Amino acid sequence: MIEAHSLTKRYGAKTAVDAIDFTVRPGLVTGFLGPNGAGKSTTMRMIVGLDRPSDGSVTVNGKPYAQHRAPRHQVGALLDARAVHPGRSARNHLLAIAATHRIGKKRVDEVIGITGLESVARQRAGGFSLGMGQRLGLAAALLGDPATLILDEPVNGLDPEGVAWVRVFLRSLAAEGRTVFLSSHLMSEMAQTADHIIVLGRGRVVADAPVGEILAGAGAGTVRVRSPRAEQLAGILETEGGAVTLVESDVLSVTGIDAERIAELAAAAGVVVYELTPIAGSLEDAYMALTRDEVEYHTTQTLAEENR
Ligand SMILES: Nc1ncnc2c1ncn2[C@@H]1O[C@H](COP(=O)(O)OP(=O)(O)OP(=O)(O)O)[C@@H](O)[C@H]1O
Repeated sequence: MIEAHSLTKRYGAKTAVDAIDFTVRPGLVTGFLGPNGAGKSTTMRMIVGLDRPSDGSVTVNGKPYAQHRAPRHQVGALLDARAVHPGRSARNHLLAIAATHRIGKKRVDEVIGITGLESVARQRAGGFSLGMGQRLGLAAALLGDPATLILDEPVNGLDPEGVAWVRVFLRSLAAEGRTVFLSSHLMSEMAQTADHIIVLGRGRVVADAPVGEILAGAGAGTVRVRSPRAEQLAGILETEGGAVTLVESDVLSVTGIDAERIAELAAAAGVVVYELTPIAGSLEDAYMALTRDEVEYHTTQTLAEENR
């Protein structure tokens, strides 16, 4: 369990994280999303005690990270998978971490097994592919058998097979009752991995809800209508207050009027309708809508600045 209360980080005049409150619960995969610069990494660094909050607090399993006597047994973090001595074998890398945290060799071999690294455990970590490096990072995070896992962009740069592996693996960790908190800027990836999503925009929480709820909100009210008299129907629907776009000569996209009402209006006017489909929005649409005003540098702004 991770709990943030009015958590704030300022760098000089810049407020990177702005008095945020959130709870990350056990037994679920919680996705932490936001555009570049939204404050995700800063928040994660504060959770694991690598950065001090300017204000407010964040606890893991009930206490600030630094106050745990054996933090590796509470929290496993994967913040930078490349933070590995390249000349060391994967097993020696894990043994070195284990030794400084009074974790036995048996556990090292266990996490090598759990993360599927057996065949490469004695090879130099410097020669690892990104996917193998990510597995090694996860193995290190799991050494202390922690109840809470914090992962910054764990699928960044992985091939589809690697992404699928991480996804299944994280879901299995949550199914064991652990708290799994991972950041990403890819909403589509989160839709398949996370149960719950927290979205940050410019240091503030702009959404905190189950994935299903965010999806439901995304395309709420958009209906695809196909009719041989699309233009006539468009006029009728607009008079009723709908926002109508003629997508093709016989297809309309309608918002503001639900499918049943569209059917009634078409029937009353004697207009034949071939198709009437409520469209569920994609998570990507929901994300774009949520963060539209929150991205740090809009392309248009950058262009305007360049033209100045
Ligand atoms: N050490 C620092 N000094 C000054 N500003 C910083 C520092 N670290 C982060 N920032 C600023 O704080 C804001 C949030 O950065 P952060 O890295 O937490 O965002 P993020 O959501 O993780 O983005 P990304 O997806 O790009 O990693 C950014 O504007 C960043 O420039």
